[in-house]
Amino acid sequence: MEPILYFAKRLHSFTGMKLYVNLFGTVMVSLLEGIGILLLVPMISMSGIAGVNKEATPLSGMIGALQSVPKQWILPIILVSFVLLVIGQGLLKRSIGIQNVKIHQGFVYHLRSETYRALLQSKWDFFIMRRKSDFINSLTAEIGRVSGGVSVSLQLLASIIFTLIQIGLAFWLSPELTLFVIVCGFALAFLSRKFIQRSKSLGNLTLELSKQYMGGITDQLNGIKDIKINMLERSRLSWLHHMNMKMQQEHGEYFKLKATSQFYYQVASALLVAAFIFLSIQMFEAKVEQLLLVIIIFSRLWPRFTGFQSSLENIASSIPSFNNIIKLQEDCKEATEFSIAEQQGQNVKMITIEKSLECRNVYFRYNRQESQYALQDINLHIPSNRMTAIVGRSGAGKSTLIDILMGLVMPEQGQVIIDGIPLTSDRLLSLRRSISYVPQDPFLFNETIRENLLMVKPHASEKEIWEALEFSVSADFIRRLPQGLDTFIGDRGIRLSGGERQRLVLARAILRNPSILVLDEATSALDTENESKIQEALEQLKGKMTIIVIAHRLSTIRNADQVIVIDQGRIVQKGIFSQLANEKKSMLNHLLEHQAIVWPHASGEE
Ligand SMILES: Nc1ncnc2c1ncn2[C@@H]1O[C@H](COP(=O)(O)OP(=O)(O)OP(=O)(O)O)[C@@H](O)[C@H]1O
Repeated sequence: MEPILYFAKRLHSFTGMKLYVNLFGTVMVSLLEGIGILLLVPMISMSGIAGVNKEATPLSGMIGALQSVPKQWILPIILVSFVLLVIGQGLLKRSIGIQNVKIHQGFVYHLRSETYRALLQSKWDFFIMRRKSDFINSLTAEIGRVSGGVSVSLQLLASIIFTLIQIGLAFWLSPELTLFVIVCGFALAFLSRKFIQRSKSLGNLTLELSKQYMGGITDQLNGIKDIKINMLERSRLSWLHHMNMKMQQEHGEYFKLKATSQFYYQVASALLVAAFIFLSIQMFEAKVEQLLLVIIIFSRLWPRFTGFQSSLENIASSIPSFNNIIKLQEDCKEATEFSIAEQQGQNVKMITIEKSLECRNVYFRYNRQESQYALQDINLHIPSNRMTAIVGRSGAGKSTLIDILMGLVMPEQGQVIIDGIPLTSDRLLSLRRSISYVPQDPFLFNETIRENLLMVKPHASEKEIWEALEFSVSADFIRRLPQGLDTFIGDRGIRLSGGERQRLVLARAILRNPSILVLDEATSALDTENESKIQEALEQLKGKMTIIVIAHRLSTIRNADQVIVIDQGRIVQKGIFSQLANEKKSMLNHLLEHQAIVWPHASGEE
């Protein structure tokens, strides 16, 4: 029951008074319904179905009072009161229903945005260790299940209040009969515990299957091109059939469980009603009108008892989803980097590097349980307003090094130092604000070109936008588009070529006017003409910003002020390009040979 209490608390803190007003309304509805039932006594008396004893029910006094009213008016008075009661009750029920939906929806939106906020505030390494599809699943399917659970919980709460009031009424009419029914009700609830436990374990299975399905579908849709090229359609479809079978089986199990529990309830109800009538007549010698009213009350309550059972099963099956969301929020909290409010704060100033950015004795492992380091013993000095190139074979540790320099991941040992001051979490935001980063696989949102650019600088002028586009050699191709800057570029920029996407992301990086520009293979998809134009533009930036470039195409880094060569997570060479290229049997020399670049002294001959 812990997760339900947890969410009840969250619901309480989210809705405040509204929840209590609604609960009070539910109490009123139940009371009105009770009065409606009690009105049946004078109706029965009028109809002559049963002779009503004056002391038979608490409302019997009313019958006495009605005897002073002219006889022809009694029935219309009773009927009009009955209709008015029903109308009042209906109106109240309607507004409570609307309020309940508002509370439920508001709470679910709140939960969703709280979870997404927690996720956005988490550190980068929190994401690299987990599957993206698990997050998608939590924010879609699991929140949906939680929403269902919250809705059922609210209904259950209303139902419990209604039942308690009706039981109170029944108790007033006949304590013995009521106690008898309640004892039977508890006995049934005790016997049905196993259905609720089973529902919970089926809920766990639903969560697992849902994760697997979401993970598989996301992976496959991301790799649809590979699926087509490698003709994997058939195998993917059979994966889906397999998943479908498992999900179908699990759904079948759940509904079988529900149907079985309903069946037991029905049988138990029939036995109970028979026993109830037998005992009330034989043992309790109940009066006709008491018996009739208690039967009416319980015949209306019994479906609710059945409803309790079904609601509890529903809630139990959504508990694993509740747990999943709670766990995700807690994990995110532990991995919080900084809050969004802090990020928007006025005192987050851009860092202008005056002298240098350094790494001192940096070690880093992706998995601390394994012995393999992605970076080891990194000592490095990046001078401000110069261009530093990082090169090395694939998997050498280049991207990891820039993640460390950007403060995306923290070194296991050692420090990143900016102008002599170690980088700590309180300067992380300022560092982030100072950096523009163009990754290997540039990301664009499914919006227009303009919106993609303004995302990083919402108030940029038209002039600034076009300057950034000129810099990245994108202005011409954008001018040629019929809608120009207002062209929609599709999912992840799919309507643009790889090179166009790279240039646009470069323009976005420049528009932000950073003090550090990090380019990770940022021009790899460009033709040599466009690439050399960008090289020229980057040359112009020297002296204005600190540029860090990762490049596989070594011809593009000849003009770098410093080259750092990494191999197997260690720095193996550093210095200026011409000097390193001339070092015999060096890594850079080796890389140059593999790219068939003839450097004047690459062979080591003076
Ligand atoms: N998310 C990760 N989890 C575990 N290991 C990782 C992760 N990312 C990278 N690695 C490992 O860390 C090492 C360095 O990877 P990194 O991406 O920094 O290399 P790189 O030099 O940038 O390679 P490339 O030029 O191919 O992009 C590799 O051995 C890689 O397998």
